Amino acid sequence: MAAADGTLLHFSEPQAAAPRTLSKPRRARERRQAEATKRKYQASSEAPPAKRRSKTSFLPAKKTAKEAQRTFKGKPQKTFSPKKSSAGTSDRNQEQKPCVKTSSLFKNNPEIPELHRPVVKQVQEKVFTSDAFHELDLHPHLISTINTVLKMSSMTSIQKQSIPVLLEGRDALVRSQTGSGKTLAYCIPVVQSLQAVKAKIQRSDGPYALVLVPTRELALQSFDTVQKLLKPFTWIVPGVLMGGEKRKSEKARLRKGINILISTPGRLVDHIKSTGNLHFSRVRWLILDEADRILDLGFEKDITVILNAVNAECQSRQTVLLSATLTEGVTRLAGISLHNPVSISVLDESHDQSNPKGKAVLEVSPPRTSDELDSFAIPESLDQHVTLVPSKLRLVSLAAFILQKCKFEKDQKMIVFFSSCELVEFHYNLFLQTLLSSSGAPAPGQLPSASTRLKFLRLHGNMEQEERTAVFQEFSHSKTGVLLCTDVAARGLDLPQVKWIVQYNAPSSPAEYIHRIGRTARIGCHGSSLLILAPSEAEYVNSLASHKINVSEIKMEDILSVLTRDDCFKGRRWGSQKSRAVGPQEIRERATVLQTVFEDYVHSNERRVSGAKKALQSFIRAYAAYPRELKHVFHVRSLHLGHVAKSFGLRDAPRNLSVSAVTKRKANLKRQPWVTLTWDGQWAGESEEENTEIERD
Ligand SMILES: Nc1ncnc2c1ncn2[C@@H]1O[C@H](COP(=O)(O)OP(=O)(O)OP(=O)(O)O)[C@@H](O)[C@H]1O
Repeated sequence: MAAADGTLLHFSEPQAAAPRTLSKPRRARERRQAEATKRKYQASSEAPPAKRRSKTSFLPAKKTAKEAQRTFKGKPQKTFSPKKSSAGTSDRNQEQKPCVKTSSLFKNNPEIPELHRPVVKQVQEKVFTSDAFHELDLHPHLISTINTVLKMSSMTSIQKQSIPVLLEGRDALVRSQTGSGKTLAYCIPVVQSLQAVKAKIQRSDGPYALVLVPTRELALQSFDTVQKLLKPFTWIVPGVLMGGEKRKSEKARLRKGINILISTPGRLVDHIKSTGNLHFSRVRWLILDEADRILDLGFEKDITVILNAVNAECQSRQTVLLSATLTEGVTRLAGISLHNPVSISVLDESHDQSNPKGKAVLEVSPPRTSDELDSFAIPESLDQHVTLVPSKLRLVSLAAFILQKCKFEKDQKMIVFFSSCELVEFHYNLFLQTLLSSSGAPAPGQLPSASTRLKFLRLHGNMEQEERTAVFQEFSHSKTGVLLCTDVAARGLDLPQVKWIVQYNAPSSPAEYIHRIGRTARIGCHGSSLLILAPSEAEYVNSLASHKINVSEIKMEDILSVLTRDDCFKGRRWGSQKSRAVGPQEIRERATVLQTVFEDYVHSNERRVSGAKKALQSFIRAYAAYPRELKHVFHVRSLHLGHVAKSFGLRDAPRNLSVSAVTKRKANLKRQPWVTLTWDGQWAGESEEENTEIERD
């Protein structure tokens, strides 16, 4: 189909339905749903086609499409029918085929609403105190290890409050902002108390302390800290158990004895069930780091097994729960028993008028108001941003933002969060093949002169453990790089010098938002975050504000404008007119060139097309799984599949895309399909159930 301006529109607006055989009631239901959807589109901001009423809006330009016929090299391209594009040909043949024109990125987009975000006062905490570790009653060797090995002298606020209380033997709920030093707040008391045990601890005694963390990388990180603190106390043996490692060697280490045992819940359950020699009779400490995550539905079964096993052998122990987003509700949910627990948190004077010096607050429960419990502290040095981007422009906007920060600015380290492993894989391969430079001739769809400064890494739960660990170490030690990841990297990881956090898919709860952005601006450093939302999702900003989270807007045009600094995206017309002023028209054209690069890559062979479809499917599945309280913002029926497909480099909306998301029902924990959707120009399918949650990693 040809547009008025000559662009070939392979990618479709709602199309004629493919023939289907349906039962009468199903047909009637679909008709009702189709009508409802139509009404919704008419009312929603995804309604086609409306221009943005912004001063700097990109005006529709007739010549844009012609420019889009060129590759990034500026050479004219022939076109071919997409029907011939892939079936039955080898990768090499496909890669030699000419490219198809890109349909207009800037037409038929929903209007971008003005963002009237309420300005709220964020909860803030004071990170550091002027008090030194040697003021605490700790073993002198422990103090000198903290000073010389960890190179720390003064305590953070949460450490100052927690360490003495934990040394008194109290159960505790410890809550303070991300990157404020909670790991040492529990590690120091554990080491201090165990080194003082009178009949010296023997390795063969087995665990005295059990530390549970939600991910393998966090297990490694916590193990590393404990190991450093134990340097002077060589008779106490730390150990880590985590999925992906060889069970046999873990069993052998358990047999020899581990005194401070750090583990992910799943792996510990494995060993409880299969390793005969794992005993908990000497356990004195049970620590749940990222406790709200560990006690939520995803880990519930495992935690029950662990608690039963520990309770069966040891009657009294000290339990400590820690998280930046800890609420007392989690303890009720999980049925974990705490004995007269103390709540430890750090609040700034702006939040608590009765506490003018911003001192930490110690409370014996019941603690704060529900409003306060719903609002989590955010590091003061963290600048949070949001940008509203129509679906079709999401991919080029993300790429432009990465280029802006990591190619044109020095020493930038960035983490980009996606909602599924498939999405990470897809974007990782795409960016690696298109945005990175290569020596020699560029591959089809590859930019010839992209900077070597760019480095992409990826981390998600479907990777082999060896590679996961290698990536974690590499990104940890690197000064630059872009880490594409799932929420597997959202909690607890302390990755130094990360400057930017990008959330390409919005998180499913304010707590996850806090943890994701908390990978930057740690321990007083400066950092920034960007949340990318579709126009129909603008309401999410209010949802964040209701949790006292403040974001400021960056305009999409400002993100895309970086492309004018990059000659890789030059159209032919602009190439010969160097002195020409940069305007919205040039930005549009360059964005179109970049989108063409992506589409050429995706359509260069059948395998890549199917990878893109798989990623799209996974995106929709994750979208369908937002919790009930966010359904008014993220509803799968407000997605325009054709537009979303474009952000996967697909020229056409896949027909009859069927998405089955899974849910765990609270009552019986059985996973059941809850929504099956098909797209025939409009969404049709089963209606959803409540309380849905998807396995994200
Ligand atoms: N007293 C201190 N002085 C200087 N640096 C510290 C101190 N305590 C901890 N740190 C450093 O601060 C960083 C963040 O600490 P940590 O990872 O324990 O934070 P956290 O509160 O657990 O964060 P999250 O909530 O994200 O898990 C680490 O690099 C740690 O080494």
